[in-house]
Amino acid sequence: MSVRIEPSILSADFVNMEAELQRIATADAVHVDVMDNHFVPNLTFGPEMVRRVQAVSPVPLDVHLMITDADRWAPGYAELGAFSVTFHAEATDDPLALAARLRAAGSRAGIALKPGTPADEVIAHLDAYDQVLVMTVEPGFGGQGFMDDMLGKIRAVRAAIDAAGTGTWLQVDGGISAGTIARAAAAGADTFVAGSSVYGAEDPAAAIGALRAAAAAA
Ligand SMILES: O=C(CO)[C@H](O)[C@H](O)COP(=O)(O)O
Repeated sequence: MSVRIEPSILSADFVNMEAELQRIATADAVHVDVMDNHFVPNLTFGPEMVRRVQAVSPVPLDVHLMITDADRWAPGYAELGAFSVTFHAEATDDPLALAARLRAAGSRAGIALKPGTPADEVIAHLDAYDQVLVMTVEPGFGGQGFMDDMLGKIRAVRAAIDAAGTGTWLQVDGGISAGTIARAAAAGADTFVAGSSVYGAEDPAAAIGALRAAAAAA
């Protein structure tokens, strides 16, 4: 199984973002955390910042929308060139329609599940999504501990993807480090968001390499 490592810029220095992006140039993508202080109790940035990140990033953008009004905002991130746009299942009444709009706008369509949200609805429509994000922390903040009780959900989504044959990527986000990534990979995740364990490292490229090796060996 291919392994993708996607550092989260939530843990980067926002004032030196261009240099921070260059530090993770060996990653597969950069995970871009958009937060609105409504869906989550934290606030980051919006489309203009993401447009600038898109302009200078050495790697593709994986935009994660932690916002309430996904139907209004998500397609705009696809239109500005993001490789992937992920909205939360809890933030739209019509996830299938929104995913179709993202694909039509030129990006991969992702759907995210908070820890308390079951995977059943997503599993029933896997062909609509290019990526399923199983949150392994409550969204909102970096530096939290990996929730081992999400491993069952990861296994269930992996089994469904394999049975459906859709090739949907299975992403995890929250608490991913050299000490936890093997458990997530063994459960079936193939795409790993890591914030504090990459940007908190002295050498982010080495941290990315270590995560990649640990996931591949799992
Ligand atoms: O979506 C997020 C928080 O909601 C972040 O991407 C995530 O927490 C990454 O940070 P860390 O790897 O430090 O847990």
